[in-house]
Amino acid sequence: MPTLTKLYSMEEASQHNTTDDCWVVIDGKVYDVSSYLDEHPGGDDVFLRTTGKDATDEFEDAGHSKSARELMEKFCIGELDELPPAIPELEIVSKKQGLPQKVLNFTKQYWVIPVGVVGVSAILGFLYLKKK
Ligand code: HEM
Repeated sequence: MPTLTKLYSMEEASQHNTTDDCWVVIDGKVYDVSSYLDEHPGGDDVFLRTTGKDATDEFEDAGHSKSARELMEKFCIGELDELPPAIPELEIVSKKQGLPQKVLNFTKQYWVIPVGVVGVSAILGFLYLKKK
């Protein structure tokens, strides 16, 4: 039968950061240690210092015994809801947009060349006829 694990965000866990209400996150699991603060052999300040972040390193550095690891399961209230890494937004650029602006401008004004040629020819023709 599947077990229902409650998921908490780090943001939510970080809001429990007082001596009356204290949560710690160790190795992806969330522990409500509020009732254990006074009894913890390592003191309550170590818990308060690690709220709102992953305390795995600090927990491991203290070299906790097997019995301490068994005891901590009593305080486990759920797991950390780890968000998937953000997928960078894809920028959709059409080939046309990728072309240099100069080329784009030129293609927009392609009519200038034939009109220019016709205009110059007309002027030259007019001058030629006038000379005659
Ligand atoms: C639910 C979580 C925790 C439980 C149940 C727990 C329990 C214990 C226990 C039973 C001891 C006595 C030594 C042993 O048996 O290993 C201990 C010592 C200690 N703990 Fe924790 N602990 C927890 C989390 C933490 C965290 C998150 C830190 C650090 C941020 C920490 C820091 C220490 C330190 C520094 C000692 C050594 C105290 C000394 O020997 O002077 N503990 N802990």
